[in-house]
Amino acid sequence: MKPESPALLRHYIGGEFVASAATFDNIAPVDGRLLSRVSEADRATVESAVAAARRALSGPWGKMSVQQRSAMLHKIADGIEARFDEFVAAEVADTGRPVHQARSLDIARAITNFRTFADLAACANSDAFEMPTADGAGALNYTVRKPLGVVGIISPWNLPLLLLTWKVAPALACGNAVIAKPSEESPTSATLLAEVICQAGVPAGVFNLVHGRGADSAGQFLTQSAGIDALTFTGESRTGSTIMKAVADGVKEVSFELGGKNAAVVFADADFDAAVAGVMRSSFTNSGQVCLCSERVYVHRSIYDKFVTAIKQKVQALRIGFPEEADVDMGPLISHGHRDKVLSYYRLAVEEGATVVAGGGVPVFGDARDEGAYVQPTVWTGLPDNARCNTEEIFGPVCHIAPFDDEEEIIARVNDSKYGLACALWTTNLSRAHRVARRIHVGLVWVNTWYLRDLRTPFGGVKLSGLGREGGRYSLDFYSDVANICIKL
Ligand SMILES: NC(=O)c1ccc[n+]([C@@H]2O[C@H](COP(=O)([O-])OP(=O)(O)OC[C@H]3O[C@@H](n4cnc5c(N)ncnc54)[C@H](O)[C@@H]3O)[C@@H](O)[C@H]2O)c1
Ligand SMILES: O=C/C=C/C=C(\O)C(=O)O
Repeated sequence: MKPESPALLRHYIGGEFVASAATFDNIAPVDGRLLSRVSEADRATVESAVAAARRALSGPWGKMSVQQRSAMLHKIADGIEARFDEFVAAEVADTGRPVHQARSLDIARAITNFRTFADLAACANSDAFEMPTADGAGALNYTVRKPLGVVGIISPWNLPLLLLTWKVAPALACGNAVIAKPSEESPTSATLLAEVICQAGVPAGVFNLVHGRGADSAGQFLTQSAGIDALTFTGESRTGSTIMKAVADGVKEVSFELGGKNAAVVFADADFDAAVAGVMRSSFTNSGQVCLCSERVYVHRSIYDKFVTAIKQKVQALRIGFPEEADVDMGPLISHGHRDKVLSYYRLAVEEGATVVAGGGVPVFGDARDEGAYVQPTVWTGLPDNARCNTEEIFGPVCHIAPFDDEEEIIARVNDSKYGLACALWTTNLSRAHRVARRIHVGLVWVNTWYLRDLRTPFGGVKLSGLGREGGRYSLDFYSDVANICIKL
């Protein structure tokens, strides 16, 4: 029996699913098997998607009210709900994450993203300012929101559908037409999304999907297209820098969600058990492949030894398994290539003088997972703050735990980073919580929790962690051109 040939994932352009002659393999990180072949867009294919988006703006989509667009977004959310299990299976196949995470986080948030921005856009108000004039008649100013136009969206592999829809939903809610380029590591859920959008009756060309890699491939071609009006990107800081150069000549609007080297700080007055559980979540969720993860953990000296012992026990008890296992805590990394990067830091840490408290290598299962991209969850101590493992983003299931003595010291140490995305503080002292939180130079601070998300709040980082904010009205502001109209009365 000839083995079934792997599926071919296609682009979605101008309302049609189209293939490219060039393809790349989509490999399962759980066991290294070939999942599908994926069409790789060349420059002409990307430009055809940009042209389709431009045409869509002068079609029925451009004439729709925000209420009609809002209804379309709810239909998309309905479509994802109707195919929920397919989306879960797609995300799990591409990334190896636990099924329970894909269900409770990734796919659930994609639905919420569409519904949130459907409602926010429909309820968005505009500004009005009455002003006096010399003749006494006065003047009225009011603002109107207009779509930016054609928006390029480039998204990463770590939370594939969550992060793709975090951009697509507000962009469509604001009346734009988009070209989305998902990561080459996670093409499947984006392809399903295109099917749902097509079935929801969104006019052809409003949403376009092109597959490919970054440099010298679809990602780069999209950033270099003269036909886009704005570019929103989530990924590594150095990629963001490259993209900024690519769009600079055209002075395109950009929104960047980039890398991080986030800290968790546990004060002596923290709820100890809550802090241990919280750091386990913030350092090991999604195998540490979340931009918000705490790779730097600082614990007050008075509870340091007790805390390290507690984390060591929890890390050694983490269940690394197949995605379908109900009680699995951790899956593989996204790819063998990324695993090589993380393992290079595992080796570097030892060279830099770290004590390996837990993990530090590759688990041996004696089954198909040995062909996957698994690593051991790892804990280090003993490194100086300026060690490369304490300054560079590793993006794996690893953290370094260091002691500190006082507030001023720890605020300075946490802020001494080229990144500035997120920080988690653990303290039961309310004054300390407010006092320290506002002095940490990041975009997002959580106190006695981590990754608790209200989608109306601003999300983004400072320094190398990003440019701009998305979330709530911040997304509406980025994905719209706001014009002021002044009427002489
Ligand atoms: N701040 C945030 O909200 C946030 C969220 C998720 C991930 N991230 C960051 O993303 C990184 C992990 O994701 P990744 O490995 O996919 O990042 P990446 O930068 O390698 O790739 C991200 C996307 O950019 C594309 N790309 C790569 N090079 C490009 C180029 N030269 N021109 C155009 N497109 C290009 C890729 O194909 C992919 O679709 C980590 O650094 C993580 O911190 C940040
Ligand atoms: O890996 C980074 C996670 C980003 C999460 C969000 O952008 C979000 O929750 O909206």
